[in-house]
This record gives sequence, structure tokens and C-alpha cells, in this order.
Amino acid sequence: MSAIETSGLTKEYGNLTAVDDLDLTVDDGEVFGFLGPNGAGKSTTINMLLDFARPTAGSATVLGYDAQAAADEISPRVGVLPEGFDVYPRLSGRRHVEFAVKTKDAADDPDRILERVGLSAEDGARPAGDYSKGMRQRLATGIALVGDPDLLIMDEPSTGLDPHGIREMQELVRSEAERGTTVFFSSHILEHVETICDRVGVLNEGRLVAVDTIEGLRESIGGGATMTLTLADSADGARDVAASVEGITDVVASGRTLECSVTDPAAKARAVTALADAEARIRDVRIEEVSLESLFTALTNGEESGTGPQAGSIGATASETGTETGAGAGTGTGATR
Ligand SMILES: Nc1ncnc2c1ncn2[C@@H]1O[C@H](COP(=O)(O)OP(=O)(O)OP(=O)(O)O)[C@@H](O)[C@H]1O
Repeated sequence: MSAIETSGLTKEYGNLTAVDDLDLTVDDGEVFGFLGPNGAGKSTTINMLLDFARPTAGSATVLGYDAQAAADEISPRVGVLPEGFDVYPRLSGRRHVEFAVKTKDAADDPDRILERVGLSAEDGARPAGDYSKGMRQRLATGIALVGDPDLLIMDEPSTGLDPHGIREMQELVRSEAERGTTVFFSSHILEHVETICDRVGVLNEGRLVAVDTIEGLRESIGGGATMTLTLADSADGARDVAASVEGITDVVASGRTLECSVTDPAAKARAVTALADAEARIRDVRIEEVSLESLFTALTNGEESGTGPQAGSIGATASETGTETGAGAGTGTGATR
């Protein structure tokens, strides 16, 4: 059974089609990232899954139940982290969790829930109106975890969290997935998505433009990587050797540098070996992956991917540098092209 399945799901607001004919399947136990620029239709989709908004056309099932006709069956089994969670300012964080436990008729220990989301007993005793944005987000996450849900739906879970909080959120999502919970979350934050998702769906102007693993997405836009080798001597003689390697699609020789377009990850090591066999003296190997940032831009026709400080961090750093033999030519992580 799929945890979520939508068929032709559509939502129109007047002349505006917020969600357009969405066919989407999220498998049981999967961590699924729902990506898209501002206004793409992510929250509207989530609202229809939770029966907060009614579709104009199409249908959706959640945990096997019709999202509109059987919302009462679904809600006890789903934990929701809504966008823009509001607290009761005078109630303590702990009281919020106690209330959720009672409402869901669950057996959770509120202190354990608070601990899981990084709120101390002292934090829990404070009025939630005094909480920082990140603390509110943690509290909202704790409330979503009450009742050990089969499905967690999280709308922009990292909003307001500092880098440490984001890492904790990622660990939490992973540990929930290991317990068998399906996690469906929306995000602009590509780094967040890459780290924890099994698959992602990319929404643009209400339409699903891609569904795949991050690796699959990279490949589908002709992704792969660029491997730049610096040789001890002129690269001209080595050009044909590199070009003959399967999985290397294009080679440019310039001075002592060979720039190879790589479509098959294994081709990197093959190329290094072939060059070494041909007695090319390799001094340096640099590998740059297609960044998720450029991937996202390609899929959403140049729409920017959010404005948060984290949003730009993916793909901005670290390419991997090999040594003279290049034998261990690894895969760079997210360097910008
Ligand atoms: N209640 C509403 N009435 C009219 N238009 C709406 C309503 N809710 C959403 N929209 C419009 O539908 C489109 C999709 O909005 P939605 O909030 O689903 O996008 P989103 O992908 O979640 O964006 P963000 O990342 O900015 O939260 C937007 O153009 C938005 O203005």
C-alpha cells in the first residue's frame, strides 16, 4: 500500500491553478521531499491531503483512505507539522504536548517528546509565547510526533532552525523513518533534501516536473560530473586516451589540464587508470558534481530556490582533490559548476 497517492489532484483559486493535475505516489516507509519554489503549490497539496482544502478535481488517498471522505480515519495516524505553527502564548511548551497527548488519546510521556526535539525540562516549563522561532518549530515537531504516527507530514520543517537544529531535525526524520514512519515534507532547502530523502518530487507552478532520487535527477538533466586532471606535461597527447574511456563523453585539453565530462561515476577511476597506463603523469584530480542548486534551477525554469541562508549553501563548497596517482579519485560532494 502507498502511504500517499494522488490522481489528477487539482486545486484552483479563481483563475489561478495552484495544483495542476498532480499524480504522485509516496511509498510506505519512504522519506519523500516535496520541493518547489515559493508559490509552487506545496502547501496547497499538503492541505488537500489533510482535508484542510478541497480539490477542484482529482483525488488523493492517505494511508489507503480517501483524503476527503475518510479524513477522520486518517488524522489519528498522521503527525502534522504545519507551516506557520501558532502557539498559545501563555501555555508552557509541556502543556502543549500534554494537550496533544490527550487529544490523540496517546500514551506518550511529554518530557520524552520534548527531549526528542531538543527542548529541556526548563524550556518545557516556560510559556511558549516566549519561545524563539526555532524553539516553536521544535515544539511543533514534538506535537507532530505524539501518538507514534504512521505518516509524518511536515511543511518546511527547518524553518527557523539554526544549523545545529537542522542537523537534529534530519536525524529525527531519519530515526522516524527507521521506525517505519513514512515522512513527507516540503522544503526549499536543497541541502536538507539531499541529506535525508529517498526520493524527491519537484513542483513548479502547480505541476510536478520531476520525481526521482537525487542521483536520478542529476542523471536526467545530463548531470554527472566534471573531472579536471592536471598533468605534469602537455595534455594534448592524453586527450584521446581519456576520450576513449566509456562513460567520458567530452574531453577538452588545455595546457596541462584535461577537462572530462563524466556520465558514469565508475568512469572516473577508469580514466585515471587508462591515463596512468598510457604513462600520463597525473598531478591532481578535481571532481565537481552538478550542484543541486543548478539542478533545481534547470527543473524550475530558473526560479530561485528560496532565500534562507541555508538555501544557498548546497553546492557551494568542496570538490575532492586526488593525489598524484589519482587512484582514489573519489566523488566530490556538491561543488558548483
Ligand atoms: N486560499 C488561497 N486563496 C487564493 N490563492 C491561494 C490560496 N492558497 C494558496 N494560494 C495560491 O496558490 C499558489 C500556491 O500556493 P502554496 O502556498 O501552495 O505554495 P507553496 O509551494 O507552499 O509556497 P511557499 O513555499 O511560498 O509556502 C500561490 O500562487 C498562492 O498565492
